[in-house]
Amino acid sequence: MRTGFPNAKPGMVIGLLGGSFDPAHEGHVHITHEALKRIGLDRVWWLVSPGNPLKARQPAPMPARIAQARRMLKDDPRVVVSDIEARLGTRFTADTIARLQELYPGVSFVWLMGADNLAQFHKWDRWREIMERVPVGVLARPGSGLKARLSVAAQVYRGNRVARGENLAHRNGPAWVFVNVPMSAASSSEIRAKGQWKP
Ligand SMILES: Nc1ncnc2c1ncn2[C@@H]1O[C@H](COP(=O)(O)OP(=O)(O)OP(=O)(O)O)[C@@H](O)[C@H]1O
Ligand SMILES: O=C(O)c1ccc[n+]([C@@H]2O[C@H](COP(=O)([O-])O)[C@@H](O)[C@H]2O)c1
Repeated sequence: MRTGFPNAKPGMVIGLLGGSFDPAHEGHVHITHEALKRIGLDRVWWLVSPGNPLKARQPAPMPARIAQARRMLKDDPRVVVSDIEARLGTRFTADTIARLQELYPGVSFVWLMGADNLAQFHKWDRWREIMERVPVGVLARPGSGLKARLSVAAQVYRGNRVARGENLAHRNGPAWVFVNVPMSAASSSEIRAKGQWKP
């Protein structure tokens, strides 16, 4: 694992898990392993965000969050921790994906997120553009299943939902899957609230 611009060969399918990772926890590791398996990804890149555009609170400094993310992953060669958004100068996911598609021709990207994020996905900048650019894998999260299924994005794209993860990566046009995995209740806000994260 290293930071910066990761290597990828044409033909690879790479899952992008964007997040604050403030701090990374076993829920992130769990959904990453499930996405690798169920969506048939070659790699997952953790995009450690300079800051979620919808969150007022500033996260801990990037180096501390990256170091903690690496510790959580225990040198899994399939997962790369990257500060790519800071390097690209992008903050909005639509811009990050557009730049990655330019930089990595022939590589297929899949956007990954927990079900809590699908519930508010329609508030993201150019969210329909994201749906048009890449398939989206939504991973179950405790307490968010119903909200995700009833969300604006799920309604608008109800005809584009595929039943199984392995059918997702090479679809033409918008496609998304709800991956109904065993769930982890871990959350960064709970870890912070308990004072267990001292960056
Ligand atoms: N336990 C979990 N189960 C499923 N998805 C998760 C889980 N934890 C985080 N995610 C997903 O991982 C991505 C990055 O999450 P993030 O770094 O914001 O962690 P978080 O625990 O959601 O943080 P916070 O509690 O501060 O909102 C998001 O798409 C989020 O939905
Ligand atoms: O592009 C946007 O408008 C947008 C709005 C909210 C969240 N995101 C991205 O979603 C990812 C998850 O954010 P977070 O804070 O829940 O970890 C992270 O990569 C954010 O940059 C992106």
